[in-house]
Amino acid sequence: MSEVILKVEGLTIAFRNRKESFKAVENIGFELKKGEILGIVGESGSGKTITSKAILNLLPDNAGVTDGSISFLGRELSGLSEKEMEKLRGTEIAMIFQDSKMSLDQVYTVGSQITEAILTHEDITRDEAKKRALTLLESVRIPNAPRVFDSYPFELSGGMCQRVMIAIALSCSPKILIADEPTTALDVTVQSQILDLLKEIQRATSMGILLITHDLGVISEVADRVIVMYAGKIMESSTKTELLENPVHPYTRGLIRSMLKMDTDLEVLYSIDGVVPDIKSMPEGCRFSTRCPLVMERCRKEDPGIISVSPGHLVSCFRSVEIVRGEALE
Ligand SMILES: Nc1ncnc2c1ncn2[C@@H]1O[C@H](COP(=O)(O)OP(=O)(O)OP(=O)(O)O)[C@@H](O)[C@H]1O
Repeated sequence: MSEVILKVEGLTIAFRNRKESFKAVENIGFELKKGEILGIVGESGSGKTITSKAILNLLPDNAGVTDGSISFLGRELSGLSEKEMEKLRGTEIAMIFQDSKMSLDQVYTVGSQITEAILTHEDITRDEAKKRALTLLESVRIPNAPRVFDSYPFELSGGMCQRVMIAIALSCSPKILIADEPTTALDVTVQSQILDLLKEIQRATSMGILLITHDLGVISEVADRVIVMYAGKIMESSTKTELLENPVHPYTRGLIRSMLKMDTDLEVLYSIDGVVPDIKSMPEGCRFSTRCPLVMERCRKEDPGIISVSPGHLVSCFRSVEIVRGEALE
């Protein structure tokens, strides 16, 4: 069994203002293993980004972890000082975001930014760091790496900038890479190339990748396991193959149906009725109950909790067993 590098248990994150506080994420738990890509998928507002920010201890000032734990290689992260956390972020846990072009400094060349990143965690000469920077650019499949080394970010395409960001992230040989919507801003062909690159990196290193996306298509291309989040809770989790072949939660089934219809170019696209509830007025029982085609009275009052429908396949739905047996019709 692969080693667990990140373990999140019972994590609850709340935003507060002067008068009240609202839970943006409630009681979620998952494990990221060495050498795997764990996808977190969900619509906007489901709590994906805030979860990754909690892992990195980068929550905004008006938010905080109110319950649960996050441990990295068995070490509880909440007990670390900001200095220790900063060190961890630079060396063990790296991240890339959607807006790579904005994340790079426009006034320095790509080469000098990667070289500086290397020099912050390695005690080597500048010349050695430059050589390593060039090798890193080559390792993220950048054609004509020496030319790109001397370029400024604004001279490069979005896809190239994302490759540069990945090179910077890899410069410290992290154990975890958090990739938040890494391909959302890119066109479809470039998206595929970046996903292939992430897969290649995962195979070549023992890094665990936490891939955050609203797009189940992205998950289907590269993830090993998947967590489906909705309105701050986990609705379903399993291996990718199991999730795509035997989805159980009505929300996951809706997401898959919308993805399939998009692939077949039908004029009438399927979409899940309604919108994600507002953080300030979450439904009392199951959070998906306001949009669920299989809702029962009980769903509106009680939280379904999580049940296992097969080994490693967890679902938060009162109707799981009926759905698995094919007895619940949508
Ligand atoms: N700074 C903030 N202040 C108050 N509420 C916030 C803040 N940032 C996020 N939220 C709320 O927290 C919830 C989770 O947001 P989060 O950004 O994690 O969602 P997400 O699934 O990553 O969606 P997106 O893809 O839109 O970023 C949302 O209801 C959002 O409105």
